[in-house]
Amino acid sequence: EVYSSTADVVQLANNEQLLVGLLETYLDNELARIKELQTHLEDIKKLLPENTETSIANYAVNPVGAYSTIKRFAVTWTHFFAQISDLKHANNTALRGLATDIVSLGLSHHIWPQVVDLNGAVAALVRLQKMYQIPVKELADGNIRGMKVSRLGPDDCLRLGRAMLHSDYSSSSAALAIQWMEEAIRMHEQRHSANGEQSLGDRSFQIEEAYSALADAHAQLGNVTAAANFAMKAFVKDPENSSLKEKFLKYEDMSSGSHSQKKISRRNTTDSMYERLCRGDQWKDPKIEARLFCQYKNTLVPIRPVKEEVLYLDPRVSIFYDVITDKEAAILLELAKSKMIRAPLGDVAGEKTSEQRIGKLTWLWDADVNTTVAHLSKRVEEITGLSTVIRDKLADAEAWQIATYGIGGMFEPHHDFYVDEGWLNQLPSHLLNTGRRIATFVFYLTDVQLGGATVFPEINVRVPPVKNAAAFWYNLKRSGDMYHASMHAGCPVLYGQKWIANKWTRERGQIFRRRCGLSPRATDE
Ligand SMILES: O=C(O)CCC(=O)C(=O)O
Ligand SMILES: [Fe+2]
Repeated sequence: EVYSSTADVVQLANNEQLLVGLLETYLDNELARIKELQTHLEDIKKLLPENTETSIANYAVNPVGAYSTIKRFAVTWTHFFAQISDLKHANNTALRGLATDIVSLGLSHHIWPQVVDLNGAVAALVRLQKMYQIPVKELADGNIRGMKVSRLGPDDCLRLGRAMLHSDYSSSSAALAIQWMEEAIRMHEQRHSANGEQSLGDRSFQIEEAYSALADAHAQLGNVTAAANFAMKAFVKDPENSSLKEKFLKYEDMSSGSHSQKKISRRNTTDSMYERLCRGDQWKDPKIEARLFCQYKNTLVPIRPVKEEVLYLDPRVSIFYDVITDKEAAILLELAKSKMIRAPLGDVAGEKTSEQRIGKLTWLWDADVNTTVAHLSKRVEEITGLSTVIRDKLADAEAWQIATYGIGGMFEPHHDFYVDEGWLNQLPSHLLNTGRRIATFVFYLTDVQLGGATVFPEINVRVPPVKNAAAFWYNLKRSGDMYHASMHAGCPVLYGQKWIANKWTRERGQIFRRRCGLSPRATDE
């Protein structure tokens, strides 16, 4: 018993002083940790848009904002929560409460964005930059044609530079990659001189990696001397790293003459018609333009003509304006939204998802309890004169395909008729033996602020995605032959959300509606 010895009490009093010291250190550490978390949270808050519905929506449809959001979930928040979990023993119940609150946000219904999502978002920015020729500085500033979100950090620039370098082996991509890496280094140095602290999203940024990537980009351009220099800078920063050492030796060897400045690939990407059409800077042929026109087209309903702008004659490509109402479009979106799945390339079930088509889709049937769906099929019939009747067997048309695109989402040039005979045999039973897709009718359900046009590279036609308008074209000639020139694409969405509704009519059902002409070359009107 302590009370029986004063010496013990003296000892105890001494220990108490030590105890205070220990606890002070412990709490100081704990507070420092919490303070650090608080700083990180403030850093994250600085990146976020204002907490209003409009600001948030504008942020998320800006591709830089969309990328940053995905990055924060895939990287930043993950680090953040890892640090919180370190406090577990300090405050178990509060932490459990936090976990419950997070789950109740509904985040668990969405799958937490992962590395694949982050890579997809990086690839989207690379695609958009190349397609729409956006300067590195603007993209780094989060500036899409004047619409701005918070700027990117050094780690983002490095990711973009690397992805750009590996996107193809062209010199133009290598040159852009160099600009990204230089931007990354510049930002890193600026931040370092400012406060020396790294934000959570830039934790993994190592300057030697930027130098190393810069070396590869210069090598790709054939500048082996520059490549060797940057490889050396990387190696000096991290002398223990054997792969950096190897890279340095390799480039040095190449530059020291034994390989006599061997040029590595100098292939340049061709600025294709597809890309020019998407950008809207294609050259127009006055001879063709002169024959195009606008008209009120008569429909099957006598007093209801529609505004048609004819964009090409053979194959006939048109846009019809104001052929669906805001309300009808909203109904389609409402019915479709909860059922969207990642788009396969074709429509054969179980087919792999595709990098040629970045988006989601679902089908809406005329039998839907909401009569708008069937009503809109009738509308297509009214405008085009083609039958849209769906039956269990030998249907004249397919169900509505509602489709939307992801960040920088597109559908690369393709034909809607099935090229491959094999596909025709794999169709669902109502479409078996109904022939190919004779024509395509596409409602634009939303306004896309930038990008997202439907383009026809073979015939130099661009259909702007105007809300409540519809594009219409034939995929087959009157003779039944395929129109190669009906090849088309959905351009990458640069800013905004693109939702469309596709109605494909099939060859067999239209035999009395679109007769074959007097000559195999007969065209449409
Ligand atoms: O999104 C577009 O503009 C075109 C879509 C398309 O071609 C398709 O879904 O087959
Ligand atoms: Fe298509």
